Amino acid sequence: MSSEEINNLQNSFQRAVNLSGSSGAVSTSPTQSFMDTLPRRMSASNKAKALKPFSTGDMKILLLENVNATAVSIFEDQGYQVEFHKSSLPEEVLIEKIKDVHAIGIRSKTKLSANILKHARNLVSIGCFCIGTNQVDLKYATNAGIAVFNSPFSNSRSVAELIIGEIITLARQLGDRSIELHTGAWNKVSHRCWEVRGKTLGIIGYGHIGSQLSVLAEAMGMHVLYYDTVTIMALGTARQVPTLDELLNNSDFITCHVPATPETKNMLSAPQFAAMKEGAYILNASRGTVVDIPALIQAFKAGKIAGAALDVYPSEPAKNGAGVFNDDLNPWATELISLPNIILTPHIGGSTEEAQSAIGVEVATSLTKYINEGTSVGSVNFPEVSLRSLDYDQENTVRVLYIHHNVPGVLKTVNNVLSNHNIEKQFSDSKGDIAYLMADISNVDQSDIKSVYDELNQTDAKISIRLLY
Ligand SMILES: NC(=O)C1=CN([C@@H]2O[C@H](COP(=O)(O)OP(=O)(O)OC[C@H]3O[C@@H](n4cnc5c(N)ncnc54)[C@H](O)[C@@H]3O)[C@@H](O)[C@H]2O)C=CC1
Ligand SMILES: O=C(O)CCC(=O)C(=O)O
Repeated sequence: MSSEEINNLQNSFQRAVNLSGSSGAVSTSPTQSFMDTLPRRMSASNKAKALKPFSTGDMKILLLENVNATAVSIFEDQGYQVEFHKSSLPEEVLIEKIKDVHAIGIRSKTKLSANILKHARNLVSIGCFCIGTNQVDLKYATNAGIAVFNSPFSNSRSVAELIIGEIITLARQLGDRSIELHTGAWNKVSHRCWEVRGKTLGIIGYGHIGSQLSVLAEAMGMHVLYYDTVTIMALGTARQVPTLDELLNNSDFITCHVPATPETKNMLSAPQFAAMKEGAYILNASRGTVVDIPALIQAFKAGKIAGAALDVYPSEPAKNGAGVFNDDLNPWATELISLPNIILTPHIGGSTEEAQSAIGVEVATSLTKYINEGTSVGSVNFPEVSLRSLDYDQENTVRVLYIHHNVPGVLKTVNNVLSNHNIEKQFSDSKGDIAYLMADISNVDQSDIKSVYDELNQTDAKISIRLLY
């Protein structure tokens, strides 16, 4: 592209800034002047037409927390501008950077609170390159018309395999033996070391991870009980129990695989430790809020608990480095690290090459499809809406993406605007307080595009609008 063409694009981008009315806000829809800079597409029947926002080259993607290279190359192949950081960013830096980006990719450390999101003027989408989405204020994002995507199961197997490794490590006190030998101490013991065959594994949360784990544990000869708030078909000979207490009373190993919610906060605390078998083992690779760690320390010291494996903590360091896991972060850190047969890992449950690469592809593809085509399939906070592709030879067709408050009468108002053209197809769905309408309208002259945008922009229920062509 020549420098003159780049200047034209930048100028049209700047003019798009002025489309939305609110200062500093940038539309991701085409302006008339920008449309004029575009070569018309070649007509070729039976090929899907690639839809684009006003200029892919202007799309800015901020990637934090060492999101996998597969994602970087998907975004770069689209021509987006990608800014990549290995770690999360301090809040003040993030606030500055989020002002201008159209999409942000994070993992579990970056907290996208309302306080941060309120500075985002152009953000259309958030990609959580992980399973959990509790680090994002989903309510705020939804009300601001920002679609959030995650990867619901690409790292599930990695977590399940970690837990299997840890069950044996705890049963054989492998962590302690290894630390001792690293310091030169030979300590050949069998006291309170066990086989896992024939022992009972209690799984709290029988979703993607819990059910994978169930299969692996049975293959090692373990009995599996699980507790879940919904009734789920048992795999193999696993058995669902009706109460958490029944699981706690009967399990040798207890592992948590539930999301962070108000209901799961301190789900394992003093009363639950009291209900466990003597010498039970606890594993938590879900979220740090689920296990009450001071209560776990007390139960361990009282001899009730024989060991624990923790991968997640109420507060986690923002980046890698020596000395960052300390009492300033969590007041019980020193006490916890002094205890034997306690395996502590730095939130690495999903950290395998296989998982990260698959997550990179999955989330980057969802974001790209949303940015380029408006497809919200897989979003955790939006109604899932998709339209089939346009044909390559559909010259004057525009795709309208209209995110709005879920109130009566909106479709009538919007279709009144669109009905000046031929509505080729449309799909609308709602989820809670918001709704999302996609429509392909044909016979749209380039001169009509701005007026369609302006008319939709004046509708009361509008949260945000994008036009793709
Ligand atoms: N340590 C790590 O690196 C990773 C941690 N995770 C965490 O693991 C959690 C679980 O992941 P998945 O298995 O993929 O989730 P999932 O959504 O497939 O399964 C969660 C299960 O927990 C159940 N559940 C929810 N609330 C419950 C409650 N109060 N009591 C009992 N059961 C309840 C649900 O019904 C569901 O069956 C994620 O939410 C995430 O926070 C996920 C991946 C990696
Ligand atoms: O790999 C990560 O950064 C986070 C993994 C995780 O906790 C998740 O997928 O929910």
